[in-house]
Amino acid sequence: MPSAGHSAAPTRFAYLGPEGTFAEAALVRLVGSLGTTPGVSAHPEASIATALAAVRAGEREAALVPMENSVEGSVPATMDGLVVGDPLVITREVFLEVGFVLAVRPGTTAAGVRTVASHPHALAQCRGRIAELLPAADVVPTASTADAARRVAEGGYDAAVCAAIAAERYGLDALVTDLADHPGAVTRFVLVQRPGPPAGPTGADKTTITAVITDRTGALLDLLAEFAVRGISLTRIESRPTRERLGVYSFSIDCEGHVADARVGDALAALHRLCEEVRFLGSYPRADAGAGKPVEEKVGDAAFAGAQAWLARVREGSAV
Ligand SMILES: O=C(O)C(=O)Cc1ccccc1
Repeated sequence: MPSAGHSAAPTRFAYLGPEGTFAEAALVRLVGSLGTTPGVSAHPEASIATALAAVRAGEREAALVPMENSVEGSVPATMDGLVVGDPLVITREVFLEVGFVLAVRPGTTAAGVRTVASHPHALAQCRGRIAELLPAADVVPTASTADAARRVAEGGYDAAVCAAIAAERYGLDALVTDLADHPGAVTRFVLVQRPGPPAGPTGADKTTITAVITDRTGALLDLLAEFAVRGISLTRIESRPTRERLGVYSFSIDCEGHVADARVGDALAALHRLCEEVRFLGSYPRADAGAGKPVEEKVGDAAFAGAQAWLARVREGSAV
């Protein structure tokens, strides 16, 4: 029997743990949107790297990990974790508003806080407020916000920057609420799975790739032109170091559309010709405000099919 591939909703999820992370909240939202699936289980992992490894090893079907934030940008552990190692593909995206509290053991006052711990993205989003409230405190990165809360509860650090729900989960008090420097930040999480037959297009999809281009004049312009001439909008583009040498970059790109759409398939094939290396990282339903934007008629599948049919007639001599 052919595999249902990514059309079937996964049931065994890994997420960046421990309990109380934003990743867990995003997973709850995702599972809710997939419908009540019997037998769903969620497994906290110590880091983004171990969550991805659990999927690569086949221990879990899917992992939900943070990809980027509206204030702080991309999450390097996820970006790099998707590019290095056995292939993985994104099958869903989830957006979650994130708000932070400063969580302490009951009875601790601001004067008693010498160390503040959290995930680097959470610390970065609260940098100004932490400096203002706790100018002398040491700031310590941890694997996740809830990991910091757990360590505070265990006595390892004095304060954690985490979700209100994590403070509650680990028996901590919120010394300060609304800690973020820029309220209203949104984090985008992605669900990753091992490659398989992709779910079909929904009409409002995104595709993620990475492309390595050589150091030559106009190389990036050539890459971008392949999207532009086919009417494909990019929703994210950033460069990541390849770790090879300065001057060779990997571009991480999200574009509108699905690999099964003619214009997107064509553009990816063109990039394969043009770039040193292209890695397909998945086509999946988009969950942001851009969903529902109509595709221009001249770059729709029917226009591509019509053009191919015309070319076939030219080649067989029945049309010019
Ligand atoms: O550590 C967490 O709770 C995460 O899910 C990662 C994260 C950290 C900071 C903002 C958004 C997500």
